[in-house]
Amino acid sequence: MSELLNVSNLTKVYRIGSLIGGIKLTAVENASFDVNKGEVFTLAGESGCGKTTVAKIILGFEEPTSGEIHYLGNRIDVLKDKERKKLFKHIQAVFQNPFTTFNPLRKVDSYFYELLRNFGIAQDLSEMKRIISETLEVVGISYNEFVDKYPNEFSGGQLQRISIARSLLTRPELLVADEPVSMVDASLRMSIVNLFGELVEKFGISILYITHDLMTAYYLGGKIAIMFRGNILEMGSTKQVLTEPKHPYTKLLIESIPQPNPRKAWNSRIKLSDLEEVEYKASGCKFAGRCPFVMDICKKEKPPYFEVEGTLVKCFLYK
Ligand SMILES: Nc1ncnc2c1ncn2[C@@H]1O[C@H](COP(=O)(O)OP(=O)(O)OP(=O)(O)O)[C@@H](O)[C@H]1O
Repeated sequence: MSELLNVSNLTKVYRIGSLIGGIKLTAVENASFDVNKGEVFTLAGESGCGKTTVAKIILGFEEPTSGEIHYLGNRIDVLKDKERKKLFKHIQAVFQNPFTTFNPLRKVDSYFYELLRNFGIAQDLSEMKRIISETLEVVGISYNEFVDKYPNEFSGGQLQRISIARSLLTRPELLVADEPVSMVDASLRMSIVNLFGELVEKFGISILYITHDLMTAYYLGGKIAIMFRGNILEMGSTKQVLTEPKHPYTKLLIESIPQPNPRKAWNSRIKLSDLEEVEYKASGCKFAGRCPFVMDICKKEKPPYFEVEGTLVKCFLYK
């Protein structure tokens, strides 16, 4: 499989609190991974591990502190606004809450026509309508049930399908989907996950799937990276990592699947718990304070990656 997106040594440091008494928080620390064409790559981990920060940097909403991102071999983390906009033809985002994706006072179809116009994708209105109908068909919505309606006239599940259709209008090669099913009714969740699976299989789209939910990650397959306090602790085939976890943190995560906080917005105010602060500041392994297998070296040195049965594991147990 050929490489589409390459993330290399990505680091993002935030300063939290006042300039004098505040602390520096490394939300993402030297994260490196590739997303191949026609592949699902999942970034998983509990709330606050850094997944969304990675997505924001890839989408150009945040600047990295260091590291590089390449798309089809071209560096994209340094793009200026104009070039960044062109890139959105190829990389599109699907967000957690479709009701905040669309303005409640604006008809949903206007977003579709606007996007097609902005990218000069269709010549006239009838061609736009044809493209919109075909794209809606992919997500299982008919043009007639969609046209001329405001967001609140749809259910959450329908509106998330519509927001996925919108992201497909430009025929992108990569979708960055940040917790796309966590606000959808549990009964409809799998149908949306299935839809992502179909996009990969039928259209060869790649998906960077960001989730706390290991069940849906398992279902989508592909590759997975498990994050904790900004670090990727384990990375490999999703099936293998989730059925034969190597890192003590992955094992713990599988046993105790955490819940996300649906009220947390992308720009909500940040306050760290004491435990989080200690873990972020740890100079060795960030998980050492909670690891049942902790050794002296874990508290002093950052573990490198060891390759174990094709999986990369950042843990001294595999030295
Ligand atoms: N703008 C910001 N300023 C300061 N700290 C931030 C900022 N954005 C995120 N953080 C911190 O960076 C860390 C990683 O946050 P991030 O949102 O990437 O995690 P996440 O894994 O996506 O969590 P969630 O699933 O809850 O969205 C958290 O400790 C968070 O508090």
